[in-house]
Order: sequence, then structure tokens, then C-alpha cells
Amino acid sequence: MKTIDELLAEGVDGKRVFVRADLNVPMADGLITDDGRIRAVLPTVKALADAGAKVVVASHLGRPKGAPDPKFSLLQAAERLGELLDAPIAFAQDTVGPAAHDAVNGLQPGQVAVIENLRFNAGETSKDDTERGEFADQLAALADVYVGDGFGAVHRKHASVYDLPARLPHYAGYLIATEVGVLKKLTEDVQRPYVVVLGGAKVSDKLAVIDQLLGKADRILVGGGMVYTFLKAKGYEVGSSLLQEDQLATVTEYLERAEKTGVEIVLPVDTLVAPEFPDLSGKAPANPGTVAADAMPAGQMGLDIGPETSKLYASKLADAATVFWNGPMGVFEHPDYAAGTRAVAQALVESKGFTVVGGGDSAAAVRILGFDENAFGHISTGGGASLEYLEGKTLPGLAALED
Ligand SMILES: Nc1ncnc2c1ncn2[C@@H]1O[C@H](COP(=O)(O)OP(=O)(O)O)[C@@H](O)[C@H]1O
Ligand SMILES: O=C(OP(=O)(O)O)[C@H](O)COP(=O)(O)O
Repeated sequence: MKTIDELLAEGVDGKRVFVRADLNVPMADGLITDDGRIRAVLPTVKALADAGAKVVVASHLGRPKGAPDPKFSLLQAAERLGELLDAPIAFAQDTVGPAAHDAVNGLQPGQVAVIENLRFNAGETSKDDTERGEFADQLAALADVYVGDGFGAVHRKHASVYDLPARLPHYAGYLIATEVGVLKKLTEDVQRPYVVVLGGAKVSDKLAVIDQLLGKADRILVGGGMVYTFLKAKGYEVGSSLLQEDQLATVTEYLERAEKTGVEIVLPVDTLVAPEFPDLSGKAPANPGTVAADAMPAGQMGLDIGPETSKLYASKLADAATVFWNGPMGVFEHPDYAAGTRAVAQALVESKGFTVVGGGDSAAAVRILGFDENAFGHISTGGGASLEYLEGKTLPGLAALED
């Protein structure tokens, strides 16, 4: 993989450099709640701009349905990037059309443009190679060189991640190099006990990674929205909680395999419940109830692990030599459902082992809950990406950067 340092040595003065970043930052009420992912790409953008490149920054934000949707505009993220760079940023209200070309053509060496959300175009995420390729051709017309630095999205076989680098000279940015360097340690020389904590809301994606992790981790603690598919597979009521019905048989097989192979899958013993998802804008008190995990009332939704589970998970983390954590334990954005996530974060802070927190929301959670970033071994910008890397999978966005 060629790195950005090689690109800088070759010279970028006046060249249009496309930087595929992951600016998929958490937002609430239209405002960015954590800008960690924007800060993470600054070294790459700064180095290119300082070397006289015309820098074109691109990213997805959220999961719009292949068409423009103002809710998912990258404008706020672009403005924040400008503040952090302390430089004006050109923002193109289109991803590939005339507005994008105008913004790029208007750049002087050393200036930066951000183009609108890549996922406003159906070609970005299409499963059809031709459709993705056509979109990649349009993106390629905006640049001379490609720098991959959106680590959080390297597990996606998307046009800007996978197809575009094949069309331009391509290099890995500083963030990707750092992330891969740390995660490599977890695959090559993992100290045991190795504990993986899984939670969050992207349940269908992340349940699949357990298949491989069962052969690698000593203990897997399950929280967040992942939990209820496990509880349901055990035959318990889960009310209106997040549930991946189509993976119940898979999860049952995981539980059986774990039992046979001596891997501990640890599930909550209690959970916080409420009749509905909390209002995250006003954050009015939600007054959740606490129930045993095997006694959830029908019609209620599980929104955090309970206090006994927090204690249990802290004890299961106490002897870990290595911890990888992806996915908040509950809807931490609401103060009534933040305790489980806080407890796991605290256990990692107190751990003597090497601790890695990965994922846009997980990384944001530890910062928003007031933890010192330096108290963790590594905070990764990618959740799904890190997990798939740890599984040993070939990630499309890394493979595409190989020579
Ligand atoms: N029990 C739950 N029900 C619904 N959503 C949950 C639950 N627990 C956690 N979440 C949500 O999961 C989201 C983060 O999930 P995910 O994107 O998978 O994590 P990450 O970005 O760290 O990879 C948070 O917004 C949080 O509110
Ligand atoms: O937020 C992300 O992943 P993560 O929640 O697994 O950290 C990345 O930006 C990828 O987004 P996607 O899961 O919508 O492809």
C-alpha cells in the first residue's frame, strides 16, 4: 500500500487530490454532537493542503436512500472542517454535477472543497458493479489522485471506497495507516484474556462478526440493541426491542458453539425498559423501569443494560489483557440510558490491559460522557470496519489501496 508520505514526496502541487474521508459524525437537532471523525482526518487534509494540493474531501453521512435529503447534508461537517483547519472551505451542493466541478475548478493550490454526501447518489452504495462503476467514473473526473482515509467505511464495497481508487493513482492517508497499525496488533499478537464487548444498533451487520470472533476472543459481552436477539433466541420475551428475527437461528448456533468451544458469551441479567424510544431532542426524563432480562414485559422496549449487568460486565472486564469494544450498551444519548455505556467505559479506563474502543457512536459516547481519550489504548473511528478487520476479512477499501 502506498502511503500519503510517498505521494507528498512525489509532489502534489496544483494536483486535485480526492480524499475519501468518513465525516459520518453524530448529529442531534441538526448540530454535530462529536467532531472526532472530522478531527481524525485533519492530518491528511492539512498535509495535502500545505503541500499545495487542491483538496477535494468526500464522505457519506448517515444512510440516505440514494437521493438528496437535507437531513443528511454534509454542510455542517464541511463548516466544522473549515473551523478546525482555520481556512475557508468551498462546499459543493452536489456530489458530481456542475456544482461539484465548479467548486473544484475554483480551488487554488492549498485550498479545500467538500462535496455533498456521496450517498445522495444511488451509485455509491449500489450492489450493481456497473452502476457503481459509472458513479466512480463521475467522481474520478473531479481529481487526479485518490487518498483513502475514511477508515470507518473501508468495510463497504462502495463506489468511492472500492471502485474509485481503481481509476486513479491511490494512496493511504494517515488515519488509515494509524488504525491499521493498531488493529494489526490485535490480530497478530493478542494478549489474553481477550474480551470483546458488542452493542449498538447496527445489529444485522454486527451479529455476523460473532461467527469469526468465536474463534478468536475468550469472552464476548453483549449489550445495546444486539442483546434482544440473543434473549429472544433463548426463548425470552423482548417486547418491542430492536430484534433481528431472521438471525435467531444463527444466534442460537452461536450460543451452542460458544458452549462447546469454551468461549463465554455473557448476556445481561437485567435491562432498562420503557414503553417507547426516548425523545432525544428535549431529553425529558424517560423514567425507565428495571426488569430481569428473562422477565421483560410485552410492549416494552429495552434501552440500556441494567445496574446488575453493569456490575457483571465490569467484573468480566477486570482481568482482561486485551479489550475491543464496539457499540454503546444503551441509548446513551439520553441521560436515563447512559449508565451501562458509562460503566463499560469506566471498566476500560480501570483496566490494566490494552483497550480499544471503536465506532462512530462508541467513540463519541466516551467523549460525550466525559472520559479522557488518553485513558484508552486506542479510540478507533471505525466500528464495523474494525470488527471486520479483527475477523480477518479482506476489507474492500483497504484491498483497493493495495498496489
Ligand atoms: N437498546 C437499544 N435500542 C436501540 N438503540 C440502541 C440500543 N442500545 C444502543 N443503541 C443505539 O446504538 C447506536 C450506536 O450504534 P452503532 O452505530 O452500531 O455503534 P457505533 O457507531 O459505535 O459502531 C446509538 O445511537 C445508541 O443510541
Ligand atoms: O458509522 C460508521 O460505522 P460504525 O457505526 O460501525 O462505526 C461508518 O461511517 C459507516 O457507516 P455505515 O454503517 O452506514 O456504512
